Amino acid sequence: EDQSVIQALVVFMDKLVPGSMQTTPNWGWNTSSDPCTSKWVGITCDKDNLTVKKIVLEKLNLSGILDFESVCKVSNLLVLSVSFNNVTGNLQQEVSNCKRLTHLYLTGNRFSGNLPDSITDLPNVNRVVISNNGFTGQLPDFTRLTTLLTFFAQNNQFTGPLPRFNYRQLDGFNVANNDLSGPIPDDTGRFDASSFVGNPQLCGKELAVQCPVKKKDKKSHFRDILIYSGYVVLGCIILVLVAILACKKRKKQHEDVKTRSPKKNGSDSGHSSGSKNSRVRSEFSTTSVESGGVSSSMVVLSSPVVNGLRFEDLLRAPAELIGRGKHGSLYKVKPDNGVPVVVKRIRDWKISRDEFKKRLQKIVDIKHPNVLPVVAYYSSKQEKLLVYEFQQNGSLFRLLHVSQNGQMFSWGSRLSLASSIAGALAFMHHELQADLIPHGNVKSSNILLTDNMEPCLSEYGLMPIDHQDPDPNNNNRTAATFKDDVHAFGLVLLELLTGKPIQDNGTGLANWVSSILKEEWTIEVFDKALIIEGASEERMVVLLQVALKCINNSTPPPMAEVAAIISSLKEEEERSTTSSDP
Ligand SMILES: Nc1ncnc2c1ncn2[C@@H]1O[C@H](COP(=O)(O)OP(=O)(O)OP(=O)(O)O)[C@@H](O)[C@H]1O
Repeated sequence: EDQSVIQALVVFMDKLVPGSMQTTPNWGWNTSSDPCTSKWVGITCDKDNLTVKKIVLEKLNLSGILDFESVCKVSNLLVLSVSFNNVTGNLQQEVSNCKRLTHLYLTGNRFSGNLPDSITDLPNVNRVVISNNGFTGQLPDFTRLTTLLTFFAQNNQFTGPLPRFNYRQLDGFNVANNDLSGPIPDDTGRFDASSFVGNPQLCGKELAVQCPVKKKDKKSHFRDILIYSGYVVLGCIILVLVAILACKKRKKQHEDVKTRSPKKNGSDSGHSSGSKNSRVRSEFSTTSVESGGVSSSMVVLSSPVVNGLRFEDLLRAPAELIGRGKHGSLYKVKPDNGVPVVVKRIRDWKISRDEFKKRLQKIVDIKHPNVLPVVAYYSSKQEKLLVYEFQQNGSLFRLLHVSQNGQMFSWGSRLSLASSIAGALAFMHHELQADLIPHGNVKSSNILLTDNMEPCLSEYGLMPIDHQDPDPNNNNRTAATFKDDVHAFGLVLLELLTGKPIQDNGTGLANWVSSILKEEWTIEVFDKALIIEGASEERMVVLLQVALKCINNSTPPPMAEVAAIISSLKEEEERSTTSSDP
């Protein structure tokens, strides 16, 4: 690199790590070495002309300010990330000096103040991720950024109207949990409520909140009355339902004395069912299996995670809604004396309680290291609850499309993830073939990352039964769903390879991939990060072929076959990287 650039980089780092550079000498970042040849921490250079192109300084406890004036002297800078630090101060207007910047990741810091208008002068920017900071003020007009693909600004304190974006071309957008107001100007309807929630004064169809009509005429007044009375009626219906539910529960509890729960498990017998019964009767019947007692609608399995967890603990603990998918809502719950868990609440699943229990018991009896275990479940006629351990590292979807870490998600790790999940799915299919229980909802947000960043498949077997065909033993329907798993896994592979999210059931992405392959621009299909990293094109093409087989074929290969191909591909990859190591 040029000496003036080196000097600017050292100034940039000095401001980012006030006064502590001396204590981290192995980072490089000094004027007597070169960022590319001496491999400064966080720097990636262009292999050909040895200039800095990426600066990624994440989770390093950096607590200074981000000096754009200095860092933008790096004229070839494409990626800048200081995510998950404690960086403070404003986003300086000099950000627009980074003319070639494509990726700006500032999530999880303590930035404050307004976004400068100059941010809309970045002619090449694709991804702007400024979520989880303390930004305030109004958002500038982003329609000028014609190259923008992702904008994540959730969990800040932005105010004022939500400006226009080129929604049609965005593949990710989130401004949830700010203080924005007025109508949502997205007429494409591409983003759902989760992109906008938490802005009490925002309105639009996505949030199912009608925007107020400016001039109050008689008609709108009448409509208001209608809406409010609608709410009142809805409220009454809910109250009546809750009352009916409570009555039924009470009745059931008396009856249930005869029934026993299906799973025995010897640990923790600290609760006496007799004394507990009276306490819980008013809500749901909650005696856990460990108590060996009376009835059990809540079955708590033997997991150290939920040792002694009771349904009451779940009800009492603060719950945060973290998702509302097509199959139900998901809450993060932190019981007083336990680890955080997530509770999946599925409503109106047309499955009998016995059938549900039988199904769950089958699923939980099969253990695989890459399948997230159910730690407890509950079943009533109206709703079914499933409890899983909360995974703080989030999902594959988040890794690829939301967090800036997608950049750092190497080909080796992607292949290894694909192999583990394919193996897990093949194993589950094999074990549950006779019971006709496929996963039913394979997708990247149901692939979670454990504390060791091991992938695990969540929500196995929770697909509600088809309303038109509520017979769980209908071979055709369920057989088709095993195939659906393979199809859906193919889409996950496409996501891993292209770095692009799935929309519209994946047809969009699949068509895009096919159109590029038809033109024989194969390499264009792959995630740029993989190309930059120098991933083996040959092996990427093999994985792409596997993906296409899973997706296109009306008779897709069984999961076992898919898993075997990917596993040998992974071994080949591992052999090639170890043999090329010095
Ligand atoms: N055990 C868990 N720990 C941490 N995050 C989780 C866990 N389970 C799910 N999530 C994340 O919470 C979010 C919401 O999950 P949810 O299952 O409601 O949504 P979904 O997968 O998009 O929808 P659905 O599964 O209903 O089709 C997703 O981003 C998912 O990755």
